[in-house]
Amino acid sequence: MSPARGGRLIVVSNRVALPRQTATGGLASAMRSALQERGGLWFGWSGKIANQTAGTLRYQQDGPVRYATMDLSRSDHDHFYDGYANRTLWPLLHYRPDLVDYNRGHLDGYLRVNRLFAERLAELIEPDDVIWINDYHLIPLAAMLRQRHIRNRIGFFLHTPLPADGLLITLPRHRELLGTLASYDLIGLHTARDQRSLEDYFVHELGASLRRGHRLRYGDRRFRAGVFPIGIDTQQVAQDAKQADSLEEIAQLRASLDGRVLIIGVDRLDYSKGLPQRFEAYARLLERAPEMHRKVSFLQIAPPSRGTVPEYRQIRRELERSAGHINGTYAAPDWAPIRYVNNSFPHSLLSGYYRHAKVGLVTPMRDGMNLVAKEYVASQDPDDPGVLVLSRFAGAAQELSQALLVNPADTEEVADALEQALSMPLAERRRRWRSMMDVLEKQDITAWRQSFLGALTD
Ligand SMILES: O=P(O)(O)OC[C@H]1O[C@H](O[C@H]2O[C@H](CO)[C@@H](O)[C@H](O)[C@H]2O)[C@H](O)[C@@H](O)[C@@H]1O
Ligand SMILES: O=c1ccn([C@@H]2O[C@H](COP(=O)(O)OP(=O)(O)O)[C@@H](O)[C@H]2O)c(=O)[nH]1
Repeated sequence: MSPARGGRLIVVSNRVALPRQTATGGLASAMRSALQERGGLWFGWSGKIANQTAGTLRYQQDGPVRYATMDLSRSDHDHFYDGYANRTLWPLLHYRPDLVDYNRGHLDGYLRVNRLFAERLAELIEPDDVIWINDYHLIPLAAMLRQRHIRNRIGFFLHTPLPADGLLITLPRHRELLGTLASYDLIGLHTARDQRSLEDYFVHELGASLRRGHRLRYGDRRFRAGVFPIGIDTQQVAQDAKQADSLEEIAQLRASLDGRVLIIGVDRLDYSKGLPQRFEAYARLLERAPEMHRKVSFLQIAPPSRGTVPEYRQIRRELERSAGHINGTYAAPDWAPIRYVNNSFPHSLLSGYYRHAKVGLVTPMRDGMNLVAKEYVASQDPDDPGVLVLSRFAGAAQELSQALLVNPADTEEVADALEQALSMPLAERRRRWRSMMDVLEKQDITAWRQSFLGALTD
């Protein structure tokens, strides 16, 4: 269905993948694919820090996508993005109340930036536009737009998990914040569990009523919660992976492996991704299977993320120690068991790396979806596919049931899965891969965009 019945699509997110930028982060990768096909306006933070938050919009055009972005001052960035979004909401949404750092200054900064977004956005909105707001950085934005008399259809998609109401109520002043979700017409979530959490919270904590079809009524607002698992551009990733074979970097990787089997992990350097536990599981494999020594190599790509937040600096230090310890314990003059790389790579190259890896190791402690798991599968050679080892606590596990599903906290179980993956017969690999690829072909990024916008404009 055409979203705006003739109107424009306006996508709003804190993180915007500007033209010619590597989008390390699922939201930016996915929205870029969704918008490039459909066209529209993408509104958000420029990724730049300025002397002050002037609220001036900078416009750029890339094919059918027009970008409108603004800089933030250091103080706004620190309170809004580092502070409330990434030190309060992110740990809460990823089931880490122990890491939640709540402070009034952060909340004030968060509300200030949301108000500024609302002011600037309201000036751009035309009556037929459909507005699609993304993620926990911008929860109160629709309520602020409604205060400015914006009556358009407004949808919200939460890219992270949503924990149960028992955890949500630990957030100070949770009603004031989460209650504003009722200002949207549609709230999209990755999984049925997240949808249940939202409904339980509204019903049990806010006294909303729930009707058939996941329709909620709260005060004078009526809205709906829907499950829309995000996909990838499956055909494009498969094609990129095949073509990557001719890239110099892939030839270099292959030469460096010298016949060894590659295990790959690709994650932003985030405590939610379960990297220390993953390293430990790999070390456990080396400890109990000496016959694997010199035969495997684990490449962990982990571009630094949110590096000014203390918890992220801490995890970085921890992983450096752990990688050093594993190599120190098991390496030989001609073999390093782990290659730990703190750089980001473009999609076209990553897909080649995925294709060359016999095992994709994706073991977050919690993850909204995890697009890397999907990209790994889509990059495989159909004749000789690798095996995906996947955390049960990634949204992707709901669709990719033919992966080897593990509890990432159980390092023995992850080591078992690695052994199973490394020795899996070709027929079983092909069967599992085909079944996962069927899902990815059907529920790709286009299907995601169409189903969300279809439900929003219905
Ligand atoms: O913008 P950053 O602070 O650099 O962080 C990157 C993004 O991380 C999160 O991504 C989520 O969205 C993915 C796509 O739906 C999903 O697969 C993944 O599980 C999520 O973690 C965050 O939610 C985004 O807002 C960030 O842009
Ligand atoms: O060096 C890198 C590392 C990651 N990514 C991309 O960043 C996204 C990560 O998304 P995911 O949903 O797995 O996790 P998030 O980072 O959003 O939590 C995927 O599309 C990756 O291909 C990338 O382009 N280059």
